[in-house]
Amino acid sequence: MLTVENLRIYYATPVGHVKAVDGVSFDVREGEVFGIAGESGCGKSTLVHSLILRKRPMVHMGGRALFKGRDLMGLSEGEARRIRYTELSIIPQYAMNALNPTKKIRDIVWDLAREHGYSDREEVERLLRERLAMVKLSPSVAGMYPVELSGGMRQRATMVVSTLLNPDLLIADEITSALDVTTQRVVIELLHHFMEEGIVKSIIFVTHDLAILDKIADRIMVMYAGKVVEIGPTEEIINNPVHPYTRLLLNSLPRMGVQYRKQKLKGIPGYPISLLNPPKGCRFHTRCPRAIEKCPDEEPPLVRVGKDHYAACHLLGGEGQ
Ligand SMILES: Nc1ncnc2c1ncn2[C@@H]1O[C@H](COP(=O)(O)OP(=O)(O)OP(=O)(O)O)[C@@H](O)[C@H]1O
Repeated sequence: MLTVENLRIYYATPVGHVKAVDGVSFDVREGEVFGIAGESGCGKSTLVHSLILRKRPMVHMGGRALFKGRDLMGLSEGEARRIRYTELSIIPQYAMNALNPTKKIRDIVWDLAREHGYSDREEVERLLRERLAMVKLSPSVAGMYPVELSGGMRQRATMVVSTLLNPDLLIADEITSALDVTTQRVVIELLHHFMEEGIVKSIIFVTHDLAILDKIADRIMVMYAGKVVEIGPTEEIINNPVHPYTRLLLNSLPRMGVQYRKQKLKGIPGYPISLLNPPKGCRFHTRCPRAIEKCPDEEPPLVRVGKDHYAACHLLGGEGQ
């Protein structure tokens, strides 16, 4: 579905390039929920937004993102607009406030459908009613302005808009972060429902919270400072993490399965590094409790550590993927 190869996305600033995504490779398979995790500032949002639209100061410095055979990095703005919502769609980080406040939900949806070639308003109304029911919103929501809806209702309305035209790949960027646990569960169930109904074929779910990915993702990629540190099946990442950063990230979680509940919670030592001048070698070495001599000098390659499970750490040895 999506193959990202050595992607580098920087921000051009007056004091230099912020290396937000720096040589990231992964693939998203058809039928899976692919989780991306990491602390705030590690480049998760930059990565997923660069797939949809790159606006200055965001700069594509290298690498490819092949989606259904086309390189997303090479699309013109018009081409990108054409596949947005129909093939590739995003539920943005601030989904509750993403809808145009001056338009009723039905007009937002109609504008979107018309832009993508629909001409029968009745058909679009029918589709909207069907989708509102799916996310448990009353048909009367169609005639309301976003401000008339509660935060949770607005979020569900945004989910309807993002998935209305059955995109193959749906990106959900930190959509559960501001929600209470019950609402988080509803959102996760809805995403599963979208997959089961064939409305979307695959999902990229971005969050800083590994506990949520444990519930929703088939595979997880953990990022640190613009790099991939570990990637593998959810089971493996949660129960058998091998990278020191992934282990610390799991240890810092308040809500996890039994195996973590007995452990004392620990924060990750130190602070995230600056991506303007990231350190040489392994980017995590400045905070890593297990760093060895070569960590500050050599960048560790991503090596296979199990079935479909890879990590980038000198402690693991290996020759690369
Ligand atoms: N417009 C910008 N100009 C310069 N630097 C930016 C810009 N937007 C983001 N960055 C920097 O890029 C890096 C990655 O940010 P990004 O938002 O992608 O991280 P994130 O992991 O999604 O974090 P969060 O969950 O807090 O959004 C950070 O160092 C951030 O400060």
